[in-house]
Amino acid sequence: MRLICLSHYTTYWDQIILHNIPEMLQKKTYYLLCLAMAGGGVLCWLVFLRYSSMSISEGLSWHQVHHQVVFNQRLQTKQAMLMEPVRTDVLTVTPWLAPIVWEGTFDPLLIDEAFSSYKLTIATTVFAVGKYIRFLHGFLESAEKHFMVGLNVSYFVFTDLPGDVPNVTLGVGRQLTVNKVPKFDRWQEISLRRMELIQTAIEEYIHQRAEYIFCLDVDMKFHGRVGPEALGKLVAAIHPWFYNLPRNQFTYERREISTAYIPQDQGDFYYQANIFGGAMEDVHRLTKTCRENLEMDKSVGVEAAWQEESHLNWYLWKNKPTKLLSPEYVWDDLRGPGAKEIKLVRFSSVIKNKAEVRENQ
Ligand SMILES: CC(=O)N[C@H]1[C@@H](OP(=O)(O)OP(=O)(O)OC[C@H]2O[C@@H](n3ccc(=O)[nH]c3=O)[C@H](O)[C@@H]2O)O[C@H](CO)[C@H](O)[C@@H]1O
Ligand SMILES: [Mn+2]
Repeated sequence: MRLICLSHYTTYWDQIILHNIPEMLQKKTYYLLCLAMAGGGVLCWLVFLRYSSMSISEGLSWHQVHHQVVFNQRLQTKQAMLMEPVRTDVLTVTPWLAPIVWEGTFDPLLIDEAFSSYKLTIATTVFAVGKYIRFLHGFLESAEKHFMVGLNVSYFVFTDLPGDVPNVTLGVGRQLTVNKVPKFDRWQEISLRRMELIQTAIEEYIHQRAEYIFCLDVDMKFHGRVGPEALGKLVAAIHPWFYNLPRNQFTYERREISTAYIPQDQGDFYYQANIFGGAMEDVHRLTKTCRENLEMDKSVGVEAAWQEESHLNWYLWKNKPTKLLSPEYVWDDLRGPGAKEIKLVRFSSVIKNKAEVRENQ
């Protein structure tokens, strides 16, 4: 019975197979084709994933940024002693293990040597709108002496007065581009619109021309070295007036209605907006987010306490910077010298008559 059944069964399948051989062959080819297409799809997806880390949603591809530095054997360096910290008077690393750059924490020769093998270009944006054009000469002249010396620097000057941009002799590998921007009525607007203008400038042309970008205030002067030790993926500087205060005294935006809101018991440091930077992609994300949040606030009639600085602080609270610059990198001439932890003032705000230089103060 079982045999009969089996033979019946076999015959049944034989019939099916014999009758459908051409159709089955077609099906086989079809399945093979599907398999090949699926494989191709997976391959394309893997290639996409590999390269999407170097591009942003708009489809722009950035230069790859070098984070690894190669040291030349020739350089004789002092041994770093693990039990002999170079600075014991200040914090040199954050709780998320980002270094805080202070005089004495790095060897400038070693850093210069490490970066000299790369042909890095640092884009530098600076706004000089209205009466602030008067600060540009001192800014550029001092930058030529102290800022990223030995690297390529591309200054992008944003101004409503292109004809008044001073003629400053630039060193080898350094260049300046003037970008005309409108003059907004209020000084707050001029200051906060920088986020939007930097974002679009990165997308349109800056991203092709540099690996790193720094965004600086113009009412500033360099007095000491600001070199490649300041480079990192996301870099911000600690405000010179707030570094020894508890966070509930930081002038973060405290109204919940603003997108820049930070509660009293939150936050890491108070960063000053006069200098921030990093890898092109990271700074692009920062400016884009701050711009969107500034616009969201505007749509509900809110302006954060310290305009773009409040939004910058919110962003850096949510997205921790990978390197912090000590207040040496953003000092204020109004504070004068004398703080014993500041061994070298590198970059500082010049004293200005706000009522005179600002629009609609
Ligand atoms: C100590 C202090 O008070 N700091 C705040 C103040 O910084 P600052 O006093 O440093 O702001 P600022 O007057 O220098 O303005 C920021 C930058 O915007 C540009 N600019 C501004 C106005 C103008 O008419 N033309 C022009 O070009 C210029 O590049 C300037 O350096 O104001 C900023 C406004 O966001 C932040 O809130 C800072 O925390
Ligand atoms: Mn300023």
